Amino acid sequence: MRVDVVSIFPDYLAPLGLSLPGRARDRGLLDVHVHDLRDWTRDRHRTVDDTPYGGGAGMVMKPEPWGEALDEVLPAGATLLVPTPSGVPLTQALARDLATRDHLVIACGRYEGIDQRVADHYGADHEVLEVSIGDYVLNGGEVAALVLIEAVARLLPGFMGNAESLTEESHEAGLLEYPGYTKPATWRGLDVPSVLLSGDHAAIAAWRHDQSVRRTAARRPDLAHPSRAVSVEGLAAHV
Ligand SMILES: N#Cc1c(-c2ccc3ccn(Cc4ccccn4)c3c2)n[nH]c1N
Repeated sequence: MRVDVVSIFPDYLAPLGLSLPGRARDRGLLDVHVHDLRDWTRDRHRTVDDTPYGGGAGMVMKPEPWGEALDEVLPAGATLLVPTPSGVPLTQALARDLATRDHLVIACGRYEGIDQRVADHYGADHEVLEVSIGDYVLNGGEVAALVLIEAVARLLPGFMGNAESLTEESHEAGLLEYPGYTKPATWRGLDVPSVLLSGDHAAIAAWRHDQSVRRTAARRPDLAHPSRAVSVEGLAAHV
């Protein structure tokens, strides 16, 4: 998989050389290229933003630099990802879907976002996904790009040494992961659940599934019963 990232803060993507994505790159599974949007500006001030039509606070990113950049960086058949607070939620299912792509291009906005015509223009000939990594507001798309790349890279065939671990992870089966324990068997007076020391693999599997079900019901009722998604008011009641 090739991933191109366009940003006015390319250095923000430096962590891509570390850890998970770095390992994927070393194995030839992931080829990441980061670009500075200002390289496609034409004025001496390298302007990328302007005031919003219709008024309102903040600035919007101009379409022209994005058009020049994506005309060069987004080839036919590539998927354009545009992180935004108003995007579709990034889920494990979406990450799995994106991991089947050959080429992702991530447009990292700043200010109040990118002129909508950019996504609309490229949507005519490309798959364009406006995606959100969570229900909170960041200052730009770079952190989301790091999250997207890590969530996808780890699903690439051959990346994770133990592919089995991917199937047991949180969210893979619509359940949260069971609690994990390792040595020592007793730590500060706290014992590892005895079933995990029993060697009874059927009992261990049953206990782990039960723990996942209980955790999911308690912490993520929206996953347990999508119709019971907790409202903001409901969350306040849990604090
Ligand atoms: N993914 C994702 C995001 C973002 C995100 C992504 C890209 C941009 C580009 C600019 N801003 C600031 C901003 C603030 C207010 C309204 C619009 N835009 C971004 C925020 N925030 N939260 C998420 N889950």
